Amino acid sequence: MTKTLLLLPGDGIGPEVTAVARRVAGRLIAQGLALQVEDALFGGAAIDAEGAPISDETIARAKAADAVLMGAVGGPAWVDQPFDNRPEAGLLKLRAAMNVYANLRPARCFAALADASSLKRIFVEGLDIMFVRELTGGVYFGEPRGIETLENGERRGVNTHVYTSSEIRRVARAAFELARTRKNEVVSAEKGNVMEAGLLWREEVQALRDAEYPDIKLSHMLADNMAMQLVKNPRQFDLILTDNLFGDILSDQAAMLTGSLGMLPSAAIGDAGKPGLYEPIHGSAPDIAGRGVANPSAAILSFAMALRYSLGRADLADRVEAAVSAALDAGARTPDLGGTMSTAAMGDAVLAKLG
Ligand SMILES: NC(=O)c1ccc[n+]([C@@H]2O[C@H](COP(=O)([O-])OP(=O)(O)OC[C@H]3O[C@@H](n4cnc5c(N)ncnc54)[C@H](O)[C@@H]3O)[C@@H](O)[C@H]2O)c1
Ligand SMILES: CC(C)[C@H](C(=O)O)[C@@H](O)C(=O)O
Ligand SMILES: [Mg+2]
Repeated sequence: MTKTLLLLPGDGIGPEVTAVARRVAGRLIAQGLALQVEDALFGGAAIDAEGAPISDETIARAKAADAVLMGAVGGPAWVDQPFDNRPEAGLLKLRAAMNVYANLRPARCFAALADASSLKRIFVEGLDIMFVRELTGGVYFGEPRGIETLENGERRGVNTHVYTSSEIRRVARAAFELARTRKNEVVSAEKGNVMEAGLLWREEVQALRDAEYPDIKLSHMLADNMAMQLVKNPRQFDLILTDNLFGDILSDQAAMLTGSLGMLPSAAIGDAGKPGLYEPIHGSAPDIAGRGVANPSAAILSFAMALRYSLGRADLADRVEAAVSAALDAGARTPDLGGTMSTAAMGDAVLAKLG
């Protein structure tokens, strides 16, 4: 049966990099993949056209699709929007509506880029870390939130870092299941030394491991130490489980161990049988948008993750990942990787290897 991929190009470099992912999908469709690609406006583009970063109709279409692939949202044009109507608020709304609580962010250093890493002193050859980032809870969503003016005229910005045991356990379960397909190891990061929600995180993750995953080697690390350890010796990690905010920051940091932020894809998944949300971990990159130089690899690899986790075609995911790897081996490089190729030329190089 034909499956549906809803494409949300978004803003800035989002449409540029998803155009390449769309070409990769088109090639596989031409070769027999039963997939229909549909489009919808999202982020600033939707604010400009419809007045809101995501419409109810687009949310309904996302929930009805087999997978959603987005580019990126946000940019200077929309920073004066009310906070709840910004492109980024639309993304949080979509993640919550799709209930995609487990965000898989693989930081893999392709062999050809081991020398191109921005941190050449660090041993990154063969680096292959999977982040499992909680995506629909924590300080991004906790109540109360907002900016208020106090009686004395002071303004106060409030966000609440909150997790329930069930929110922690469902993402920890996703991490332990994934660990069983990798090295049976999980390092969980929080700041339980200063935050009760972090302490609960540690206790619940440990309790689930003890009760149901005794085969998994689990250790805990304070998130600030992990930031340091990731730079000191990143290859000590195989699978990192962490919360929404720490996962956002640590995965951007790990991206640079692979050579570029433009290399890292992600998959946000929820309960079995529900559609996943796939997106590069980078943003709309206003500093390079419109120049046709963004690295499309993260978008292409995000499509590969959609093939693997939502579209039931791990075989094609392997092929797409191998094509990216082979293009890099052949010297294909956008400027962020030290080369001169355009976004489209990098896409051509990957398509040439895809066959
Ligand atoms: N998932 C998303 O939609 C998402 C993610 C992160 C940031 N954002 C939004 O994007 C906007 C810009 O944020 P930012 O500048 O802090 O982060 P960013 O990720 O957009 O860019 C950070 C730096 O990385 C570079 N970069 C990012 N992706 C690249 C690629 N594919 N190829 C080459 N270089 C790339 C950029 O040029 C920039 O120098 C903000 O509005 C932010 O909220 C959106
Ligand atoms: C744009 C923003 C809401 C988003 C996040 O913080 O989750 C982004 O930084 C990401 O990494 O996907
Ligand atoms: Mg981020």
